[in-house]
Amino acid sequence: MELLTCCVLLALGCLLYFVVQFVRLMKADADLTLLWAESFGSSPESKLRGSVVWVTGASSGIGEELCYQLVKLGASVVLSARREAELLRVKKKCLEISSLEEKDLLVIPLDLTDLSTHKSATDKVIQHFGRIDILVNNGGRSQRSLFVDTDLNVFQGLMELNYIGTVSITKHVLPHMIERKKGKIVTISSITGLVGVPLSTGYAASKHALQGFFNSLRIELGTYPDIAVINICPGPVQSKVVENACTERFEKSVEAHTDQTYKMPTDRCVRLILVSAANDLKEVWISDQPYLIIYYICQYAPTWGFWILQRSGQKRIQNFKSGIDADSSFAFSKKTS
Ligand SMILES: NC(=O)c1ccc[n+]([C@@H]2O[C@H](COP(=O)([O-])OP(=O)(O)OC[C@H]3O[C@@H](n4cnc5c(N)ncnc54)[C@H](O)[C@@H]3O)[C@@H](O)[C@H]2O)c1
Repeated sequence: MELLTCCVLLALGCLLYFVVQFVRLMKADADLTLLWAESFGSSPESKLRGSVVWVTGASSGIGEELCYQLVKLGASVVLSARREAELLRVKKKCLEISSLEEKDLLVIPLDLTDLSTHKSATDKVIQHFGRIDILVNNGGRSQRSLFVDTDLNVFQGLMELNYIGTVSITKHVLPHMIERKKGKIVTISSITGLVGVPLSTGYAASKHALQGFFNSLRIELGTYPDIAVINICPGPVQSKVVENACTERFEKSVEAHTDQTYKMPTDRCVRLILVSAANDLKEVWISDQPYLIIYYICQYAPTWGFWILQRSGQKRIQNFKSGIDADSSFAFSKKTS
């Protein structure tokens, strides 16, 4: 009888343990290496203070928030995107919220698709600061359109912006890091760089290209242990990415402002990006549930994972056609912004 009671108690204990772990997993908003680094690794405060960081796509969303968190850490920031007025707005706020001075912030308007300007932009940064410690390849654009409806130039445009533009900036900055034998190249890829997503065939292809490029480059740079190549794969995050996404034509953006509040708050995503940079993590997944768990399933049991994506993908297309944000019906709860 006593043995039976022990067995029952042990079974209940195990069940409770698995329930607790499952609930914790369902609350996780990043992969296990990143969560480990956040709890036990180096903090951005200790590692990034005083760094010179070049952020592309600094005029809104994740890039804008990156600038704010970086200046609060005491990093000098180079702000790049196409619209100078927006960059000056972000710079002004950076000065207001930090103890940095005018000389610590450099605005360099830059179009990622205008490859001929990338060398002179890089030279200007090095001339001003004498070095680039971290390049954050963040600038980019998404897509909301079905393949069958979409012009071929959308696929070209997304490749030129998200992939070639990023490779070009990296090509100019990397020799400088190699000369110093140190640096970090942080690229904001996407979970869409790991798995497919309907309505984003061209975007997913450009992010998959980035993954392949940087995963190969990292190995090529194996003889430079202090040059880190860090791929960041976020799931849905609050930003202007949907508003700015191209449609069936490259020039036409979605424009309509749909509710984004159910997505991961921008500041949480950016904090996790900075933890990844501080700890030289090679690839990180940053996403709320249920996306994160689906990506784990895709890694370990791809056929099951793609079956789930196939079913959820149809809902995504229906949402899009009825005018709400494509991902909205998968959210577990509303987030604060
Ligand atoms: N928000 C998300 O859900 C999400 C998820 C995964 C990955 N991402 C990636 O994060 C990065 C930042 O996007 P976001 O979500 O902040 O969106 P966003 O639209 O708010 O910001 C995009 C930034 O890129 C800039 N940009 C666009 N075209 C450019 C060009 N030709 N030259 C230079 N800059 C250009 C924009 O001006 C803006 O500053 C993108 O690479 C995006 O693909 C976003």
